[in-house]
Amino acid sequence: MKFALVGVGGAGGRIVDALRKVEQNSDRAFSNEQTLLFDTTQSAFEAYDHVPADRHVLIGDTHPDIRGTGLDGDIELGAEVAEEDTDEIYREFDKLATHSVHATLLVAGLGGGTGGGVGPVILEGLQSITDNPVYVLGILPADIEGDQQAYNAARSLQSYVDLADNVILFDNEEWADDGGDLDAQYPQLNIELVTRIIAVLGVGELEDAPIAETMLDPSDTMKALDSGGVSSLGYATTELDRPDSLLGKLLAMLRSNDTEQEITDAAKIKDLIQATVDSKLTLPCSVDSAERAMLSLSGPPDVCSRKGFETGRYWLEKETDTVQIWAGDEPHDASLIAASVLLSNVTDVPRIDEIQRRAVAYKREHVEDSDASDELSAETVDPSETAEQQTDSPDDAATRAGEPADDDGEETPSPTPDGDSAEASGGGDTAKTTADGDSAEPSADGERAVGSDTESRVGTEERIQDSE
Ligand SMILES: Nc1nc2c(ncn2[C@@H]2O[C@H](COP(=O)(O)OP(=O)(O)OP(=O)(O)O)[C@@H](O)[C@H]2O)c(=O)[nH]1
Repeated sequence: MKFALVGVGGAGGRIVDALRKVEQNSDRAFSNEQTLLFDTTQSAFEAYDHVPADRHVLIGDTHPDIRGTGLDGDIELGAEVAEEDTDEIYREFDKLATHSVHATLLVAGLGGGTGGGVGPVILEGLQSITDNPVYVLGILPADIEGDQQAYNAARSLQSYVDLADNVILFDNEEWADDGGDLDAQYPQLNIELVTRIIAVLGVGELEDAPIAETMLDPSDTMKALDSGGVSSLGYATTELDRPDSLLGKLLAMLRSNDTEQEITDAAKIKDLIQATVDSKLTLPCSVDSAERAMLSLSGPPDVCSRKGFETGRYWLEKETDTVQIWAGDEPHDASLIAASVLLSNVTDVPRIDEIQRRAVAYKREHVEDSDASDELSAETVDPSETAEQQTDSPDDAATRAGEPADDDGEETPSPTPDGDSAEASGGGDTAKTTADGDSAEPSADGERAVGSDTESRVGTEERIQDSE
């Protein structure tokens, strides 16, 4: 599947740059060179070697409180400057040939002022310019970063889930070493993340790959992601002990017809598939809370045992407790076999609960006692709402992230790209979810309606209020 990549803030820029670096050095065309990086910090762009300068967009540079120096975690200010610079943001979207890709992936650190505040406004804009899905890759802050980052993450996650077609999460707390300097660990964390993203979302994009026995195509990935909500990725590899010489390879191929060898290969593949879920996921979660899953196996065809693949797939079906699994193989000549899993719309995620608890504590201590308490109290849903109240007409405000209340106090559904509250997407057989997580209609292939509990999963602000 091919993606336009849109990075927002420092994390977004670094991760998109890392994705492009891997893409440029591999035979997987993942982005079709469709990239844009938005930031409020001028100096951030200097670090990017793999996204050309004409795709670097500085916003908020005329704002007296920013002037290219970043937001220092202020998501309200982030939403405000993004709203002020909306025209420029839309002009920059013209550089993205969204028709040449299947979907857009917006990448951002949810704890940052730019990633958490500017990001949802950009996401809403992207949804309005393309009929293809727009997914988010969001980074959750580590605990040592502090309560403000948790608060930002809880608030922006709500907006992202409401507006995106799916939000894939990566948890810095799970992946960073305790006690180490977090900034110094980013390059390594980003390699881990990018490897998983390319393995899962880039499936089917290998150039000159042999024909797969069961091919996954972009519509399969879209169906798996079409549940909405938040998702997690798993990945595992096993090195192949293979001879390099042609004769050695021939002998290995002959051996693969041997019954004993077949049993060993099958067991190896099944174990590998199990390891994708049993090892560290990008977002720790209960696997059986996933609504949908996608499995892919990639490696030399002579060692990717069909029997092992089918047994592994069956195991995953039982483990996730869902029959909505798309699975396929990707044969290619490599020195390892890799298995990857997408767990879509996971609902049991202790880490999100933890971040929400910290957000409640932070709000009590800092937000409600601050000068901005009137603005930020009961009606506050997300950062962009603050800016709407200052700059928008009521009609515009009704379409902003976080869903401001109607006159009657009820929430309105999230708009789909054409402004309707819900419709079947351009892919033909996927169903858009509304802001409250209900599916507009079942997908055309007869699968059940999706996303019914999205709001209860990440209804952050509501939860913040309930907890109080
Ligand atoms: N995994 C990973 N996480 C990062 C990286 N950079 C930042 N983060 C995370 O993202 C959060 C936001 O950091 P930035 O993206 O630098 O912040 P920003 O969105 O630019 O916002 P401001 O600095 O407030 O303008 C941090 O709190 C970290 O949790 C990165 O390169 N990799």
